Amino acid sequence: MKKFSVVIAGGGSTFTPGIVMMMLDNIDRFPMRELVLYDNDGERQAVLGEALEILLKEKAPDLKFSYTTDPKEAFTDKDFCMAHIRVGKYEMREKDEKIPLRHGVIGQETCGPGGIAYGMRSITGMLEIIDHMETYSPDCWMLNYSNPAAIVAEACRVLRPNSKVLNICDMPVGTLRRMSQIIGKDPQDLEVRYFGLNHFGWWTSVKDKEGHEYLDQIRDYVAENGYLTQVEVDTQHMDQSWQETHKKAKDLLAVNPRYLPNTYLKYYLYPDYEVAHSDRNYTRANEVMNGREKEVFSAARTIIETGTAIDGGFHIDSHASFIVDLARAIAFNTHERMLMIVENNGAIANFPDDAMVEVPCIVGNDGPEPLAQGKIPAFEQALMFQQVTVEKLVVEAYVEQSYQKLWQALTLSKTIPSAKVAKDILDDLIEANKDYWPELH
Ligand SMILES: NC(=O)c1ccc[n+]([C@@H]2O[C@H](COP(=O)([O-])OP(=O)(O)OC[C@H]3O[C@@H](n4cnc5c(N)ncnc54)[C@H](O)[C@@H]3O)[C@@H](O)[C@H]2O)c1
Ligand SMILES: O=P(O)(O)OC[C@H]1O[C@H](O[C@H]2[C@H](O)[C@@H](O)[C@@H](O)O[C@@H]2CO)[C@H](O)[C@@H](O)[C@@H]1O
Ligand SMILES: [Mn+2]
Repeated sequence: MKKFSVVIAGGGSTFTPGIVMMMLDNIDRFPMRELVLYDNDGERQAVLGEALEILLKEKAPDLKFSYTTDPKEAFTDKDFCMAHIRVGKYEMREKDEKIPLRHGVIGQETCGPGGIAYGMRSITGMLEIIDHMETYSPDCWMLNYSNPAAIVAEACRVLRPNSKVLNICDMPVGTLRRMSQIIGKDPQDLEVRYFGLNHFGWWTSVKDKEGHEYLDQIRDYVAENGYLTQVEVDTQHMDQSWQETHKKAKDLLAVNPRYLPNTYLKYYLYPDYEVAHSDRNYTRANEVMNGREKEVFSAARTIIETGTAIDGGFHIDSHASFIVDLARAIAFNTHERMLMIVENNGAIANFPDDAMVEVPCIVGNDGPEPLAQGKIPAFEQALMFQQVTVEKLVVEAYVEQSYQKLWQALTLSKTIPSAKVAKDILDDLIEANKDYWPELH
């Protein structure tokens, strides 16, 4: 079987060790001849790089491994780029989440004003790594995980329409694991129908391979418990804030019992509740800086000090194995069925063709082919149209350096009560992002 050469863009990511270990665990299904980490923060990346060098010498001595900040070194002779960059890192995520809360608006990583601010930063970073990839390995495919995926996907559609970039999200993958717990099935045995935008969608069917429909059974459970399961299936979501999010799904179902909701809809349908239950001095960014980020880098430093990764505290992110499924689908034309963020082009019959939607796709060596999801009801259609217009306005604002369009994007968001509040938040975000956003006029 062919051996692949992979670059991870955002090598200093808290997810890098877990994803590398997951890829080692799948080495038989997806053999690698080379793995390179690439980051624009060499100091941050070197901590994980040095630790992973020790781990790979112990677990995969034949795999050629390196880490670099040099794009030519990183992207030359590569088959796949797995991208998970965070432009501005956690310092900026904290501002994304705290600035809106100062104005009584939700503070969130990818939703509302925080997501818009993050999107304006991410577009520049994404264009950078896409252009590096195409300069040094024109046939390489980018499996992009970098957020905010909805805005990043729209920016790719507008600014890099012919690039081989696949935008993915693991929220539906995680929630399907919860659903499989609820009905006592293996997630691999379930096939879903789903429509929405990234972090803004609904399941319309959950069937097993025999065609048995579980939507009603899951809905009955979620109406009582949300997506909280007896056994926690997600090591990343042990924190109370995530537990609350999974529990809130019951209130999302209450307002729209037709379909099963993506948990992120809570920020749009219950923004007042979210603000009232947020600590404006300690947000999710703080939880991660004091949790996952500290744990991952502390484990890396221990591995470096002891010289061994055996029992070294890096944990496999087996949840992320769908990334390997996607790479295999491209490499081996497997026609894997998975949710992807793709140009609509009729997949949702009564929604704009040029909207970036999250729907089930069949993935082969030419990329994803969306499966038709039919017409969607007016309630979901109207919510999605408002949100997708926000996302499109953000990309237009970025391209045109337009203060007016970014103000309109914020004003249109369901998370912001008025144009006045939108403008106050915008002016604060411009100041906070002066090292990252294009200058607005
Ligand atoms: N799609 C999904 O469902 C999903 C799931 C989990 C995480 N994520 C995303 O994965 C990304 C990484 O998350 P994290 O918490 O590990 O972030 P992190 O801050 O720990 O790591 C991000 C890395 O990206 C690097 N980086 C920033 N800009 C860069 C650029 N222009 N070129 C190269 N490297 C750059 C940073 O230096 C940092 O080392 C984030 O965007 C996060 O939102 C997405
Ligand atoms: O608050 P964070 O940084 O812990 O998580 C934010 C991300 O949350 C989702 O990804 C989850 C995923 O849903 C879960 O199953 C598991 O794999 O952990 C991931 C990270 O928590 C969401 O899809 C991402 O877009 C967010 O960035
Ligand atoms: Mn996501």
